[in-house]
Amino acid sequence: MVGDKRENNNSTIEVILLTNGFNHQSVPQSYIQPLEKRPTNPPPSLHSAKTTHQNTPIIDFRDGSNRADIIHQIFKAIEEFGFFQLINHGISAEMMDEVMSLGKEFFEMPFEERSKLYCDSMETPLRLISSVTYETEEFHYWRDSLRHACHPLDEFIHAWPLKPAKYREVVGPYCVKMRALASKLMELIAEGLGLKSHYFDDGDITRIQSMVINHYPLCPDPSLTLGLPKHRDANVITLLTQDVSGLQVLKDGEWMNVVPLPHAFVVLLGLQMQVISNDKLRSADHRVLTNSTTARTTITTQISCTMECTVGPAEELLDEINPAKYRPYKYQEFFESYLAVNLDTEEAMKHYKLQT
Ligand SMILES: O=C(O)CCC(=O)C(=O)O
Ligand SMILES: [Fe+2]
Repeated sequence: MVGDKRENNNSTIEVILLTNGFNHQSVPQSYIQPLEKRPTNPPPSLHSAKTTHQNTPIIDFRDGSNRADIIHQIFKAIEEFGFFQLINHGISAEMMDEVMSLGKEFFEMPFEERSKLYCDSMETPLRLISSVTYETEEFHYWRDSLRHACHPLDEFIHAWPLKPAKYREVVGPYCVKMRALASKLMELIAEGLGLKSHYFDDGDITRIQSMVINHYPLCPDPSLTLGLPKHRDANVITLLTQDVSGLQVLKDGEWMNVVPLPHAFVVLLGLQMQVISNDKLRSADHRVLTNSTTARTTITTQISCTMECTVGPAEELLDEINPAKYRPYKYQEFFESYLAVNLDTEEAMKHYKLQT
């Protein structure tokens, strides 16, 4: 049972959350993935492994690194792996630990406390939801998430949770720092593409900043479920922190485990970055596995376009040899079509790709 009722101004809404105070003894039928989508390769070891560094591209922002060299490393990592892990990025380990603890604490609070925040409308600046597109998807995913707008902070912080008590005090400054870090990354990417450094600072393309706390509770049978389906992020860029394995990226047709590196950010480019770069950069397919021994929490910062923003390949990158690979569109149109196909990226992109 994952649903419960909540009274709200005389109307009753059904609160669908996996973290509903019950331990799941078996996987409900609607969460069992079809055979071809189930995880097949052996599950990753759950915590940081000695082998972490072997295959994962790491970008080190330590002071003194050469700018051109860092840009080269970023582009190489994206070309080969579709993602990288960022270390020495300037966000303190203490701050990251505090935010992660608050995220975990939130999902450990009594169901009655959290269910007040449950909301399935896209319009609200704070939402607690389950799975991905619960109403329309055929199979559900083993994830609850709390998501809220963050920028400008003054506009949104009043809508954030009041509990845990330190939430606003800790997460507010964290979000400000995360925006600066994302901007730094986007400056390097702009320069690497041959665009002006501040290309992504220009208003609508990156105005929206959201924080999403994903929570994947213990799953009685991880071989039947997924925390998230194969997808690419619809946004411009995602920075993710994880303490337990579960994230996988598709590399050369195989699912690769992204084993946690302590206090690193996993950086994934979103589909809007792919479009703006006219496919010079790519957004990687990724998915999430569940596990039966350790509940997993991840904190993501997502930078997105406003719904009104017109997105298309940057004019500066186009010429006769490099024609546009996508038609311009309004982000709202893109986002709605992406949700309508339940994050099936290939299907969603068909509407925007040009025959070249
Ligand atoms: O929690 C994770 O590891 C991945 C989350 C993710 O892919 C997303 O929120 O889009
Ligand atoms: Fe994602």
